Amino acid sequence: MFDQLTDPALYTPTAIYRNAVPIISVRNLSLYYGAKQALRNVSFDLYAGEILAFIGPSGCGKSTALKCLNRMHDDTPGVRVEGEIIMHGENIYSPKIDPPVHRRRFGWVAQKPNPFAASIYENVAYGARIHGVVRNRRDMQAHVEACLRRAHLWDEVKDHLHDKSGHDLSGGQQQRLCIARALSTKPEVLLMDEPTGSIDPVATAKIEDLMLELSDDHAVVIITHSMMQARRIADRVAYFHLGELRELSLTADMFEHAQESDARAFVAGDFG
Ligand SMILES: Nc1ncnc2c1ncn2[C@@H]1O[C@H](COP(=O)(O)OP(=O)(O)OP(=O)(O)O)[C@@H](O)[C@H]1O
Repeated sequence: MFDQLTDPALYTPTAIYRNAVPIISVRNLSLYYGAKQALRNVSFDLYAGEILAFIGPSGCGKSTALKCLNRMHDDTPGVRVEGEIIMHGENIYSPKIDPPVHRRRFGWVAQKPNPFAASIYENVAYGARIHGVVRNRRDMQAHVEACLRRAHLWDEVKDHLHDKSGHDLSGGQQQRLCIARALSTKPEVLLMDEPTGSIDPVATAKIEDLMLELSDDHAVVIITHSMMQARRIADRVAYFHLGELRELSLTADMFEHAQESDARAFVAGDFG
């Protein structure tokens, strides 16, 4: 569908070895907030089973790029998007795409855990119910349990599914509940915007383990300000700078010999 990109950095050995077809292909994506251009000709592929980390200095466009994938900007006034995002052979901005159906392919995890003010059970069941993923009550119970087990939270909450609110949990537990909630609609892709940015190191380690497990059957895109975290969990790393995707490399390549000078300086900690 596309001309091959000329920049080999976007076709890393990971992809070549897997001989895989990307789940998502982003091509020449530009985004404007009114007159302000926040993304400039961004192109990359996302593959099943990988963790792709977005890194870069504050304000370089990481969140903007992440939100494009599930069309989270649709309701932001003054936003204009150019370029293409192809998922399953279809441009996600085509009129044929139903935005709510498209969004269901994604699970979203925010920096600050944001469970609903509802029971633990309802936090997980709600999305599955409104999207028709599970229809009857018995199946829902099994589904809620499976999502909580997958998020490594079941043992800690199984006796309080209905009498504790999501807000009664610790920060790390709340974030795992939000991951269970994100899983409840059976997404293909998990989008995580600094998911460990507001929790302690022990809780962070649990969530990192979880992300690695979840990448077995989801593509995961994570924004992180922690270079250590990107090194620990990412398969590939995308370096953004002033709205441009300057380099996309295998994680070891990015940290050991980034090609682009700003990327090299950033991962070395020369600026932030
Ligand atoms: N809703 C908005 N309206 C106007 N400008 C915005 C909006 N959201 C983001 N921006 C601007 O777009 C640019 C990119 O922002 P974005 O949040 O994508 O960066 P980021 O790399 O995720 O930053 P951070 O690491 O600080 O979260 C910034 O200059 C930001 O001020």
